[in-house]
Amino acid sequence: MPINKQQVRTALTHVMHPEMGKDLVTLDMIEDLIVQDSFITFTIDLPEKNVSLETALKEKCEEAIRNFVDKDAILDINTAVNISKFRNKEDKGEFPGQGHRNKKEQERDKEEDGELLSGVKNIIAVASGKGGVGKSTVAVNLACGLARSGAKVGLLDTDIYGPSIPTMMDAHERPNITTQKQLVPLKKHGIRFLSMGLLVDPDQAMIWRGPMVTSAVKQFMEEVEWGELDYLVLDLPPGTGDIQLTLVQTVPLTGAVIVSTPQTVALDDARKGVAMFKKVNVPVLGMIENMAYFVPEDMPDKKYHIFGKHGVRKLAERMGTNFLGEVPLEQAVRESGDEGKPIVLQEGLESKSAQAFVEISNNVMQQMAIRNQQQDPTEKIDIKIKP
Ligand SMILES: Nc1ncnc2c1ncn2[C@@H]1O[C@H](COP(=O)(O)OP(=O)(O)OP(=O)(O)O)[C@@H](O)[C@H]1O
Repeated sequence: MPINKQQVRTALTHVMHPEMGKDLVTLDMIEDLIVQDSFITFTIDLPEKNVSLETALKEKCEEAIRNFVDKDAILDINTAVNISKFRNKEDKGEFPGQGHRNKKEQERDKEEDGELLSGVKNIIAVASGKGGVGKSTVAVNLACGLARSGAKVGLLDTDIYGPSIPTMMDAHERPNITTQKQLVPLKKHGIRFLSMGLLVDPDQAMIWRGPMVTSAVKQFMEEVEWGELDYLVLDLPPGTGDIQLTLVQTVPLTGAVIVSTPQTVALDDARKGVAMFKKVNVPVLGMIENMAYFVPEDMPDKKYHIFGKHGVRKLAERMGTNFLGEVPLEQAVRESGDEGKPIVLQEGLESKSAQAFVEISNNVMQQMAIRNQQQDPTEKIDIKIKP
């Protein structure tokens, strides 16, 4: 007798979600079910990347189909992350909260810190040891890349001495202030963002001392209406000095990514960046190699490793850190930055760098999910700031 969809659905009601105590059909996690003769394909929708859960659910689905439908069925079981589908369910309490800052922790934060980041699930710092390696370019493209996948994303430019995000986002207007005296982030390219550069004259900021910077950043976290966010990306000032050290302890960071070019002097500083985060117990999600190679437009077969070959990849291996991807040196990256149109939003993703940023965003999501499964939330330290 030919197999029908109802048989498959009934079989899948035997597969329980390990945390929810309900089956995958009741939880509305099965999509795109196609049955043709003995071939069965479907997708298990998940609210976030979770490699071990995906593997376990696939195995259980296969077992259920072989037991209850046809032991010789040809199976093609896929998984997909569908953030928007589960957001409503999460809001209604039908699905567990995602991200390391679960509801209880978010409420605790709310009590302790007023509105400080109470709706933000994951906070990622983008750091570089050395200046000018493309940290802000990566921060903008990572934020927009995460948003591309359906996540709610915020971007905060804390690089007070050289804020470049307003240019890279092509937004320069002063943010509004609500009646509750909260700043309203600007909205562009599907993300909410704020930059010190929108509020503070960079010439003035140049003479700010460390505590003033930290105090300003703290204010940016506390007095901004960020709302509900899946990810808040922080573009840190370059370096690994006192300012950076204080900043990364003031905020309960979920994890950090380190950007470097493959050049020796940049790598030395990137190593210090990894060490800094380890020292304050912030998990390093991985390293990104920017300006990894150059391909001349008129000679697409040639590849020049201008700053050295695979330096960041090798350093990540040596330091036992993940390698999240490499971005080529491309004119289009520079141009899109200057025009305020992040390359990751390029239609058709023709350029290698746009593809690289999509891959990097996916890798960051994956590492974040692994980190949230394996480790407790990062503790923030209450630093007394004397301006
Ligand atoms: N992969 C790339 N290909 C081409 N140009 C790039 C690439 N990455 C960054 N750039 C360009 O290099 C310059 C410096 O980049 P960016 O401002 O992102 O660096 P940064 O590390 O944030 O600098 P700072 O230390 O000043 O904060 C910018 O003009 C940017 O457009």
